[in-house]
Amino acid sequence: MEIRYATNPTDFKHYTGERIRNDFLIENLFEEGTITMVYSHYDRLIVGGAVPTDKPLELEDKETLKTEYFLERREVGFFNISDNKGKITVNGDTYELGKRDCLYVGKGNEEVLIESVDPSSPAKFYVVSATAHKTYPTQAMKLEEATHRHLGDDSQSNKRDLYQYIHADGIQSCQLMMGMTFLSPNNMWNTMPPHVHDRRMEAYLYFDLDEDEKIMHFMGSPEDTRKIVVSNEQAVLSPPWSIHSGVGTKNYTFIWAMAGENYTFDDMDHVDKNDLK
Ligand SMILES: O=C[C@H](O)[C@@H](O)CC(=O)C(=O)O
Ligand SMILES: [Zn+2]
Repeated sequence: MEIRYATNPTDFKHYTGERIRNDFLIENLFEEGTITMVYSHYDRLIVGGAVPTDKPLELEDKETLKTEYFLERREVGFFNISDNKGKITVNGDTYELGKRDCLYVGKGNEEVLIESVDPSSPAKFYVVSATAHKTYPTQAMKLEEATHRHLGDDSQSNKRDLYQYIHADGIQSCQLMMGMTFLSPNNMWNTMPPHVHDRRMEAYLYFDLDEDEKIMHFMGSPEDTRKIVVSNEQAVLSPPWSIHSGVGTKNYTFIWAMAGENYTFDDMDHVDKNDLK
């Protein structure tokens, strides 16, 4: 799989727009009939997309990981972002996943097979994996079962519903935290005012966006920010020292995933908007 190395905030200041896109934007995650994965050296998070068609796709990459099987020293979260149903079979146990359903699979499961219920209308799975030191039970969760938080308001164009799936009070994991945030209609800003969490990295997958619509994703140190123009179903890697906030030309949905130290969603350092540059 593709490897993405890490950088630091001092060097980042000199990056061109092209370098920023190459290092932090993941453009082609969802290709029919394949599983595409990117290995980030930020907390060794793997970000991927799987679109199974005529045959099941196996979660594996022995060449990169140099282990007997993918989850030997890892855990993984899947979200189906398509209207089409999919299924994931973990060591013989099958879980059916509709749109916005999540499946967590713990360390030590040798075989993970990803399929579409109807191969002519394939499911689309977003895949995020972090390193793991112990086994937590494999568990599926639907949107209605996730922890719901209302955030923002119309006056700041950032009204949104955040759902936590894999976190301290939800599906248990070693370090992976995952959930989904929906922008309300006519609201375009996510995570503004922004924050950083130097103890954890984060990745955002933006989706539910029409083809010609774009997200301006802001990253960098709070006092020296940059932007990346992001299209539908593209992901952005966010270093621990970086803000991660976006504004869309329309409302959208995104999946956030974090890994690192401190298994506490609210361990964030909030940034005052007056300090942004
Ligand atoms: O550290 C937490 C993450 O940045 C996201 O959960 C933020 C988010 O989804 C939002 O504000 O809408
Ligand atoms: Zn964050």
